[in-house]
Amino acid sequence: MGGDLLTVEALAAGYGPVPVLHDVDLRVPTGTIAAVIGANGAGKTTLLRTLSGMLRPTAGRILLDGRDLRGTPVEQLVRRGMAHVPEGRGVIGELTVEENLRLGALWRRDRTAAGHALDEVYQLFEPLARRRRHLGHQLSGGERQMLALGRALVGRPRLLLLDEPSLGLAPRVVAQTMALLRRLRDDTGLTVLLVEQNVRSALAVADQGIVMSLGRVALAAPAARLRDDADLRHAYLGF
Ligand SMILES: Nc1ncnc2c1ncn2[C@@H]1O[C@H](COP(=O)(O)OP(=O)(O)OP(=O)(O)O)[C@@H](O)[C@H]1O
Repeated sequence: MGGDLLTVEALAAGYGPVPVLHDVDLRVPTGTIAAVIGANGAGKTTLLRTLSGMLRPTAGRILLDGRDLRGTPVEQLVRRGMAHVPEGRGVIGELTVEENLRLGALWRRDRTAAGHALDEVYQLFEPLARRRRHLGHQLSGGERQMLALGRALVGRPRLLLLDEPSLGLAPRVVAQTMALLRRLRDDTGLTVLLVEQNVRSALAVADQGIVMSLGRVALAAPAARLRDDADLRHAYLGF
């Protein structure tokens, strides 16, 4: 514990010649949840893609545990503890629940530990345990969300990058997902960067709120301040 697991300094990135992120600075302390919020097109998804190595920064630095990630291959990022659950979730419909989960542990050399991690995920997500032989496309939206999250967790990440986990889910399932994140933070010291449209749910679970606007960080503040200060909320979040 202690210190920042993730540090981002003056980060810039975009798609080909189109710049999207400008001069992004942020810090996420170990064992905390940071909610990244902001309007459509603010650059939240692009930020996660850049952090997980899918997009190459055009400027700036990303540090994990104080170590610069520049030039680190994506599979090495996973070994160093980073897991990205993208928007749309990427569950493979033609594979079973169990096969999807095993994909998340493929890179682990220690097969026994990988098996334990799989058991843990089944304990965490009871419906997946009951449907382990079902195909991905047979699952409900909530179950697919669990599977995507479960697949990231079998790799025992230290930093979880989560893009819109509540998209298309019933409020009850959203609440369960947020409660799970809180539990993983408290029990295992997991650090989470959570991109959410559902600002209230995100701020309810987060320690820090990072408001993005037009590819920049407009405000980074304790989530409690964003929750409780009506003026701040009005100025930055419009409600
Ligand atoms: N694959 C892409 N190619 C080119 N431009 C893109 C691509 N993906 C996103 N963009 C552009 O980058 C900008 C930021 O998009 P991004 O998806 O990161 O925003 P966001 O804050 O996640 O919004 P949303 O909540 O709508 O997903 C937008 O102007 C978008 O049009």
